[in-house]
Amino acid sequence: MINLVNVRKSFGELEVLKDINLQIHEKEIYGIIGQSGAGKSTLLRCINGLETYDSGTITVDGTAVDENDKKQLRQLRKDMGMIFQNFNLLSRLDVYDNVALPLRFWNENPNTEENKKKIEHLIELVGLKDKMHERPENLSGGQKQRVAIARALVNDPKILLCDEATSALDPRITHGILELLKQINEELGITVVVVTHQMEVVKQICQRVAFLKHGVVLAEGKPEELFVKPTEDVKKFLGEEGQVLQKAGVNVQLFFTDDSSDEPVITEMARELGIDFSICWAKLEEFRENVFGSLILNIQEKDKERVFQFLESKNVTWEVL
Ligand SMILES: Nc1ncnc2c1ncn2[C@@H]1O[C@H](COP(=O)(O)OP(=O)(O)OP(=O)(O)O)[C@@H](O)[C@H]1O
Repeated sequence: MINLVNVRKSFGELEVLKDINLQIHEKEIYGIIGQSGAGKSTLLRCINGLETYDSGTITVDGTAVDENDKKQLRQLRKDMGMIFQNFNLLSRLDVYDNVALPLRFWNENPNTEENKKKIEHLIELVGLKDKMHERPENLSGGQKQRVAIARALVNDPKILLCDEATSALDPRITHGILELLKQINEELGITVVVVTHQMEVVKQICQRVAFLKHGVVLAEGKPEELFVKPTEDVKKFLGEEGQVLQKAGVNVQLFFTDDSSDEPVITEMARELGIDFSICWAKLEEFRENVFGSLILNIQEKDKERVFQFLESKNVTWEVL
């Protein structure tokens, strides 16, 4: 649905996007994660034409995002709602009028029966029915972001772009906003692209993710796959580099996917093989509704062949470190 081919972008001497190639599919929730300055926001702004790019192509639903075709760009922008970290609500307008605003901007009459119903329905959808006529100053951060979400949906977009939408919110509120984005994706069939520096966001809702660093996509795939077997760069991002490994014996890393994470493989191995080993490092985490994990064991050299055989028989993915 969104295709980026060899996209490059510089601000003066600074090359912010270096040959980006990405394909975002229709109706998926796609994450772009990376540290501050990685080029995430620039990438998002290039997708909806708020920013120009120097070379390469970006197409949305087969239509080029081309700054020279203003009419086409305008239509494309209408198909893409956007939300931001700081909500960008108008303080002098109440919730209802903030949500109605894009209709006015696109020269539509917000006062038709159909549009009134739509605005009310969206405010209800984001859980703010009782705040319909409150001003933003009387809302919490999470509620403000809900208004921004309703506003972004009022033009029936095909795509919702979220730029650090939960970065200003505490973890509990973040969880609620992410669940709302998931609901919107599922119920309205809207493609959602989230730019974030928070791993929690990716873990909770993204079906696929791209890790961006200094304008380069370092890794792309399902979050659980990237997380369970991270590359060195992804490890650095996750703060997992430099695991302290034992020098004696053999260090084996095991990877558990959703099917195997609740099986007692380790205790079974100790019992069946009658061996001793140490657990050097472990983590078990939830991705969307699934549990994935990884574990490093230090085993004795003499036991290694039997351990490898046992792991094979249990279909556990493993590697010697
Ligand atoms: N309009 C601009 N003019 C000049 N430099 C810019 C402009 N916009 C962004 N940059 C620079 O481009 C780089 C990437 O910025 P961008 O905002 O895309 O990164 P980011 O990954 O979204 O980080 P953050 O989360 O901190 O915004 C930064 O070094 C930034 O200073």
